[in-house]
Amino acid sequence: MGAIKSDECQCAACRSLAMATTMPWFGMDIGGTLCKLVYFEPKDITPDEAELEVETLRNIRRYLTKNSAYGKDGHRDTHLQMDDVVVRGRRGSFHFIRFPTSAMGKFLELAKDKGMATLVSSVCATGGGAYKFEKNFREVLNLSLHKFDELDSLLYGLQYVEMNNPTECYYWKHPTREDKCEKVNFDFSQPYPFLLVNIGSGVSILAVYGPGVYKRISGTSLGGGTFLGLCCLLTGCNSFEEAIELASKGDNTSVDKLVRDIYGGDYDRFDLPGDLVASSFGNMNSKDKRQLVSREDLARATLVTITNNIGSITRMCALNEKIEKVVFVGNFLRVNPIAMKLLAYALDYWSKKALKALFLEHEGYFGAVGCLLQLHCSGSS
Ligand SMILES: Nc1ncnc2c1ncn2[C@@H]1O[C@H](COP(=O)(O)OP(=O)(O)OP(=O)(O)O)[C@@H](O)[C@H]1O
Ligand SMILES: CC(C)(CO)[C@@H](O)C(=O)NCCC(=O)O
Repeated sequence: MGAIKSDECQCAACRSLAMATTMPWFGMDIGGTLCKLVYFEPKDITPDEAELEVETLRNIRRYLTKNSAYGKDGHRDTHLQMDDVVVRGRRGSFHFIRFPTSAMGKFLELAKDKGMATLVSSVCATGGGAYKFEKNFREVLNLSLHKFDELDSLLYGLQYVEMNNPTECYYWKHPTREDKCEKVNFDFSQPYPFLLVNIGSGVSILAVYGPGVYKRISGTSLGGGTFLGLCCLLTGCNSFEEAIELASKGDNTSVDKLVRDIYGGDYDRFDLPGDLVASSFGNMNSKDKRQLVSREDLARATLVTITNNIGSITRMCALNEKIEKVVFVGNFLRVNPIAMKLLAYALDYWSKKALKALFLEHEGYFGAVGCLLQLHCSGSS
């Protein structure tokens, strides 16, 4: 992808400008469900800098990079770590950390204990929480927030990560064949135009025409938050991981009403096969059928319902915009190959192979990366 150079200038002027931008460098994307934190760890610290580095900064660096869990709620996705990246002339690593947005209070207290407030006076933030929690950052940490738009940041981060990681973009080959299905690397160097479908708590659909040139063409409130919320209600599960685990062992076909439940077979005239879902959850009006379904089946049916609905809206958007490449991102896709394969299959099937479903390894972190990269840009408020 164009626009963002992976090897930014390392000249003395750029380096000193970078050093003047007080470390630590963070980008935060505070969403409706999850808060994503990207931390840039400089790996090119000179002996002079090391001597000048304040102890609090060194301690924060060690705390973040030596642990992969922070308290009960914080996790570092170590498998996503990006090494040897260059930001504002400094070489280092990106670390990817997430915690539930509901734990923001605890996060602020932890950051206070670690002495964050003594190091910097502002932090880059995006997502709705950058607005919602601005007052809390000021009151607890005495920090102001450099706020950036979440969709600008998403695209900016996506461009940068894609350019710096040759294996970022992939698609699913043979998504319905358990024995043959595989992830295949996709060359995304000529990306435009593409549709970007961000599946977070809710879903935003963007049509992207060039670097930073895009419009938000659609959205739906039936997103990852809906899947998790309904799953908790229907199965009594308590986490996303548990919901996915249940869904992976379930079968939606007794919960949903299929075309064959209505026609006794295929609806040939309009090419609707008997095993197609005609009505999601359509069998659950029957008391007898309700007694036959398991928690696993209900979780699977919820996942299939939400995913197929997103696939269907996406297909209509792609058709309207005459765009063939569709990139799916957002944490709904985390540890969720079932949804990815369903989306891949649905786009393939309903578009008669005209559309291509693409996925990215750093699925939910682009907003936070984009936000970190925009530090000292004029776009903040
Ligand atoms: N550990 C987790 N805890 C909660 N939800 C998770 C987890 N892992 C994945 N998810 C899924 O990811 C979704 C949140 O995705 P994401 O972080 O991209 O969105 P968000 O920024 O919180 O939401 P929005 O952009 O709509 O404000 C959840 O609704 C859920 O479906
Ligand atoms: C409100 C946002 C943009 C917050 O990230 C997201 O949750 C979303 O796009 N929701 C769907 C809203 C709609 O119905 O278009």
